[in-house]
Amino acid sequence: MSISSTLDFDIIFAGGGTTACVVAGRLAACDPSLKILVLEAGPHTLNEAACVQPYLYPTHLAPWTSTVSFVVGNSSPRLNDRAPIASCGRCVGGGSSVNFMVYTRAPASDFYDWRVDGWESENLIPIMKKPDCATHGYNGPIKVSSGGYKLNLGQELIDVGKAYHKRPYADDTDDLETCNTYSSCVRRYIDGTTGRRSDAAHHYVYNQAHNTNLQIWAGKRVKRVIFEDKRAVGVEFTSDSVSCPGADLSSSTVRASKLVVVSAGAFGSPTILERSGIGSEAVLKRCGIEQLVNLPGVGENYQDHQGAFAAYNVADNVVTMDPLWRGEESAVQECLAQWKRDGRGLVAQNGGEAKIKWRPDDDELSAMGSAFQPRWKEFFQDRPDKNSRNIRHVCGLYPASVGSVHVKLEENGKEGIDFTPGYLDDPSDIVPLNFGYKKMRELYRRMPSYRGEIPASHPMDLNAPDIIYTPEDDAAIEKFHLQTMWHSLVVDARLNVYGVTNLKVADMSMVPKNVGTNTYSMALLIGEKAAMIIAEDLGIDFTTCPSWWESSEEGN
Ligand SMILES: Cc1cc2nc3c(=O)[nH]c(=O)nc-3n(C[C@H](O)[C@H](O)[C@H](O)COP(=O)(O)OP(=O)(O)OC[C@H]3O[C@@H](n4cnc5c(N)ncnc54)[C@H](O)[C@@H]3O)c2cc1C
Repeated sequence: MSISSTLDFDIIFAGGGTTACVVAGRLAACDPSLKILVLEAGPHTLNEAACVQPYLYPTHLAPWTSTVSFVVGNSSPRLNDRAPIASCGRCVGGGSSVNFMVYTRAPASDFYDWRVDGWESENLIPIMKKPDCATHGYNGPIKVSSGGYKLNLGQELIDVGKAYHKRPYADDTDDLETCNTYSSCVRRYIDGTTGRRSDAAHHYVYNQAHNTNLQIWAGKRVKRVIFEDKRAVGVEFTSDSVSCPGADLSSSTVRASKLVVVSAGAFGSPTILERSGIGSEAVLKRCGIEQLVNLPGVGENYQDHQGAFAAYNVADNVVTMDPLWRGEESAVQECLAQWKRDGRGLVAQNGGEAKIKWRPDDDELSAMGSAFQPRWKEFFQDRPDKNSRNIRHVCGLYPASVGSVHVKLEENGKEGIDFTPGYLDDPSDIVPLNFGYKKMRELYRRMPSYRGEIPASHPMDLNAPDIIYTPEDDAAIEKFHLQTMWHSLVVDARLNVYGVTNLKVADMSMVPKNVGTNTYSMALLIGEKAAMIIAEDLGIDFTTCPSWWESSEEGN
């Protein structure tokens, strides 16, 4: 199909989330004459309170949200026939504009496990430092700090962790090596001066509003990439029916002379590729899509982080985020006034204070039983930087189970998503989650401020016996507590989609294997690496890229 549109760009991004903002912003700064278009299905986020005031992050998960998509998975007998729901950002800035601002980084061995040339940890460490403006970085656009207020509950968890769980404390567990130690959450994606969220939208693209060659069109949903022969030359898009209710939903096209970058996240990217005719024969045939390239890996290998929370009450005198999250007017007004004054206080907080990337010791390993031993030996034992789960909430970071994301035709003829999360399909995945859930409860109930999972409970003596679980308890834990932790081979090492030209994928959907970290740091890394690769391909001088964020007032 040839494109009739007169609108021409050099590069078009299909999706305007975290990675897209990083790549588009970096390239625009290096070569302001590049005509770049970012098409994002969700709304703009410029200076939106919910996206810049850190404490408001839970509002994005409300059922009426317009900034997050909830993707309903196929039900599974492993989950008691529940249909799990995965959420993902759906706005300019994507996940970076709605996430919980937790800062963690993957262990070095994760990158070796990928076995992709140029993506080994020693190649990536300098790139990891580019976005950050913190002890882990040089002087980049993303500001990282401990946030505006220190809650004491974190120290209680660390103290109990050291005494009861017998793990040491370390200042920095995000150095790509340190594991199995408690630490404070001294880094968050929160600007320590302004108290604002450090998202990719404000820090990479909104603060380059002076460059009219960098355009961001919100409320635009990309249907497919358009090819001439097998060269990507543009995209077809419509208005997004959620972002633009009542809008004309007819299709428009735009042309890209140099490159199309699919950057629509774990759910958006595989489905755009499939709608464009790139994917497995079976899936495309089912949906009546003409095949351009037979690429069976599209939409396969979906991996997620799985977790469980255990909520507990605390003593009345303990400062928590609850008054703000309950919307208590006087508390909100008081905290907002402080935040506007000096960027500090609870508004500049996310409530997460302490963590451990936990590896089981011999006793714990043997208590976990035989089901987990093969997985431990094969994957964890010889990689001392890998943790089998995180505790703040319990989070299994390297599940063996994998799922898939494909397009499908609904009974009414409309297009839908065939999402098979695969959670717990491999029985070894439940073992560390179950064990970690119990350990988390033991830790919490030994904290001095703990007031029980029910109000009548009281703080526990450090030497109190552990809770005894029956097989029925275990079954209940497996079936009711698991949920996604918001974190998905189709491209070569330079992010080119196999079988076509001028088309790259840059976002978390291209990660070949799961990573032991909250994934914003990975999306930033992929964005910076992708920008370098594209600059090289296009002959753009990347070495003299200006620090645009230092001179910009807008959107910082
Ligand atoms: C609720 C939540 C909490 C999280 N908490 C943390 C945390 O505390 N710390 C951390 O490190 N990580 C966290 N993450 C994960 C992290 O934010 C994401 O992994 C990361 O942002 C993903 O980046 P991405 O570029 O791959 O995709 P995204 O940022 O999701 O961007 C994809 C974008 O593409 C758009 N899109 C999709 N389809 C189309 C289409 N057809 N046309 C146009 N646009 C389209 C979407 O609307 C979206 O904006 C969280 C994620 C969520 C959802």
